[in-house]
Order: sequence, then C-alpha cells, then structure tokens
Amino acid sequence: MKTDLIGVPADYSAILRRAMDSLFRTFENFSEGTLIVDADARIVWINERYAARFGFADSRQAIGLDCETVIPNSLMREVVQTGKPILLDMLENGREPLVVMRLPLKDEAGRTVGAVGFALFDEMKSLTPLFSHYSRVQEELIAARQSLAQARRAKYTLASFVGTSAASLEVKRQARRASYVDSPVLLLGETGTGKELLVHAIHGTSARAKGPLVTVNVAAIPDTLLEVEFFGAAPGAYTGVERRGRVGKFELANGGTLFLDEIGDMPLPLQGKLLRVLQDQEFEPLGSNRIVRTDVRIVAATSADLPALVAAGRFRADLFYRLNVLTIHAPPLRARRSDIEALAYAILEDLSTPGRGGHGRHFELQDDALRLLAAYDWPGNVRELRNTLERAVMLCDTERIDARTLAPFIGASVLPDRGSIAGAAPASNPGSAFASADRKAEAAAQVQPGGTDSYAQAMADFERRYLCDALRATGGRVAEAAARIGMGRATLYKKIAALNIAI
Ligand SMILES: Nc1ncnc2c1ncn2[C@@H]1O[C@H](COP(=O)(O)OP(=O)(O)OP(=O)(O)O)[C@@H](O)[C@H]1O
Repeated sequence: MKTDLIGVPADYSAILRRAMDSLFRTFENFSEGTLIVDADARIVWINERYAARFGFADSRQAIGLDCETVIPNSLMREVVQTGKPILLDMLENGREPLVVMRLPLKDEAGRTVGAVGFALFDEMKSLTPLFSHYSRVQEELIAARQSLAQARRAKYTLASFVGTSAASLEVKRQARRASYVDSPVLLLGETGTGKELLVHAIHGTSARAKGPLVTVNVAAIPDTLLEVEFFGAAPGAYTGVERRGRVGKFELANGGTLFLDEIGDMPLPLQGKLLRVLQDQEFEPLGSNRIVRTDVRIVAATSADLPALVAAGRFRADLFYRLNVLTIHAPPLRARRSDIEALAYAILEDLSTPGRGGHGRHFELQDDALRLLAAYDWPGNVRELRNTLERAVMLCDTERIDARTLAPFIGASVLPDRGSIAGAAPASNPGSAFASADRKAEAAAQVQPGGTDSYAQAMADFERRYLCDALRATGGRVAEAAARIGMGRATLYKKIAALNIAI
C-alpha cells in the first residue's frame, strides 16, 4: 500500500492507532488532568496530577470509586449513559472552575464501554481574551439592536405636523383616520411637504405602533438590488458583498409598517412581485425554498404623478388600485400660506435648542420678513423653509430677523430645475432683488457665457459642480447633503445617477 507519510507504516489502522496514542499522550501531558471510567462510571485510571488535585496522595486510592465521589459534579456518568461526547464544558467544583472535555470510549461493535475525560485548563485567564472578545461582541450586538429598534420607532406624532390651515387640518384628519385602520395608505405630494412625517405619525398612532417602522427608499437603491432589499436572500444566493445572506425589509417589518418611499420609481417586474406579496402575505427570499409569512402594513409615498405613470404604462394599474385605498394629498406650502408663520416659528424654536444652528438664541421675525416668507412659492416646501431659516440664523448676527436680512437666503437653496439659477425667485418675491443678485454673481463665477458650451451643457455642468460641492461638504452623506440644499433625498439620488457623480 502506498503512503505519502514518510516513515509511517503503510497500514491505515496502524496509522489510526498511532494517531490515537499520540493524541491521548498529548492531552494527558498538557492538560490539567485525565481520567478514564468504565461503563458504570467507576474510575479505572486517573493520572497523579488529577488525583492529587482532588486530595488523593496516590492515584491508586481513587480506582474503583464512582467518578462523582472523586470529582464533585462530574458528568462522566452522563457520557457513558448517552454515548455522546461533551466537547467543551465548565466543571465547577468549589475551587477554580475547570474547562473540560469528555469523550465516550466505544468497542468494536460501537457499544459504550467507558469514557475518557480531560481537564483542559484550570486557569480561566488563558481564556480571558476569548471571553472578553465574546462579551464585547455581545455588548455591541445588544447596543446595535437597541439603536436599531429605536430607529425603527415613530419619530413624529400628528402634533409634530404644524399647521392650522384648512388644508393642513384636512391632512391631519385623514392621517388620523388612516391610523385607525390597517389598509394600505398612499401619500401623494411634492417633495418636502411632510409625507415622511405623516408616515411616522400614522404608524405611531396605529395598533402597530409597538412593531417596527421600516423604510425603503425605492429611488435610492439600484434596480438590481431592490429585490434583495425587499425580500432578502439565502446565503450564497448572489455574488456580492453579502454572501452570508440578507434579511429583507418585508421580514424586518413583520408586525409593523413598511414605508415605501418614492414608489413611483419601482421597476415594473418588481411591481408584479410586490403585488403578489400584498395579496398572499408571503414570499420566498432570493435563492431559498423557505416561505416567509409576513404581516406588514404598507404605506407608500411618491412625489411623482402616479396616475400619469399608470397611463404611460410605467406603473401597474392593479398595484396602483391596491395601494390607492386611503389616499392622502400633502398640499404644497404655497397652497397653505397661512401655515408659514407657525411653521417658521416652530422651525426657529427647534433651531434654538442647543446643538442646532441657532446656538440657544431666540429669534423673532419682523413683519416684513413674514411677508417675504408668505410671498415666496417654496418649491422645496417645508424642507426648503427650514433650510432657508437655518442658513439665515447661522449667518446673521441679530436675533430680530427682518426682510433685508432674510432675503439673500430665500430661493438660494432651490435647484436649477425648480427655478432658474439666476433670478430664481418668483416675481411676487419682494426679496428677489437681493437674492437674484447673489445668485447671478454665483452663476457668473462658474459659467462662461460666449464659450462653446450650449446652454444645456452649461446648466448640466453647473448642476454637477453644485451637487458635488454639496456632497463634498457633507463627506458624501447623501441624506445630509439633500437636507442642506433643500432637495428631496430621492431626487438627489436620481441626479447623482443621471449626472454620473461618484460618491
Ligand atoms: N407640517 C409640518 N410641520 C412641521 N414640520 C414639517 C411639516 N412638513 C414637513 N416638515 C419638515 O420638513 C422636512 C421635510 O419633510 P418630509 O421629509 O416629511 O417630506 P417628504 O414629503 O417626505 O419629502 P420627500 O418626498 O422629498 O422625501 C422635515 O424636516 C419635516 O420634519
């Protein structure tokens, strides 16, 4: 018989015996103690070290005794009775705990004829690095779970939705009604009108408030990854960073609410799959045969014109009808100008809290400033209002904000496609003279008229530079950049993709 082991007999049973001998000797030499018991758990052999540890001056005095008589709390009897090893265990015996391993001994027919036990360590400090690593990982896991659970709770209530105009009161009435039932909700409205705030309020007042609120921003996730994001994947189901598999948002949201933001951006094939899950309440994660049942309430939102997408064949009509059970229209700010003052003061109060932009100062809006705010059209809605006031309080020295102080900031965070760069403020805006002068200077510094670029090309270049600057200023954090420039996250993600900006 051939063998690659030099000097080793070419007989596998001899090799096996030699391996077992060697293994036994190694353990016997390096462990704190070794013993062998017979089928009745009586000691048939124990080394001197181990016997001495339990008070026997001579190991022979222990032979024939029950294992528990010699070693309190010994589990050798369990091993001979079950025939199963206990590979790693702690033996507490009133002194230093021992880390032990117990193995059954079998005869040719496979019957258990005894057991051998090794006390591997008596100094727990040899295991301290392992234990401290384990407990650190454990603590981190608990902290991560707690902060995730916290993040998945509702952050806003209906009281956070500021506004007493007829339009705002109607929105709140509908949101309250939506929180009493369990059917899908569709939130429609321009960017920054408070759709996400309403989702939190609806979930927080609903019977599912104790369950998680999980958000998927459909526009922010590449189409190819959306299916996994929704339904999860079995380990090894796809090649990517996460070969270990992934739990989908549908499973994470079980018992709670799943918020599908920018649903209008969902690719058609996935719309079909979503519809099936909504009907059957079950799905299979990618690459698995496991059926996952899910009890999830869907709240979807979009700033897109969903009926127009249906008419254009880009959104499934059956999914639209399934979602369009309770529809809430979040009105744009220009349609509820009477809310602007209350909103502005709520935002200023928030900014005054220490750690926010206002550094504990208390701001007051002069009448002309209020008129200026009320006259502007706010294409970025409440988000833009917040952004404008945040910039103003950060950069102005006085706590009494008048129109002249405020004007340069109004419209400054509007993106080119929402108004033009230069002179973006509407004609009705009394601050446009200041604002447009600033923006004109900014635009002139970047775009060279009379160059060879077409107007469209110059605009695209400007937009790219503007967004890159905003992203650079926030270290590439898209949500933060979007908030700073008064743009919806989803819109910014779309622009990043369209302009091929690397983040
Ligand atoms: N009525 C309101 N009262 C108080 N704050 C509001 C109100 N509406 C919106 N906000 C605030 O404005 C910002 C934008 O709101 P939110 O993110 O809910 O808008 P959205 O409609 O979901 O926007 P997008 O479609 O771009 O995601 C948030 O800071 C939110 O707290």
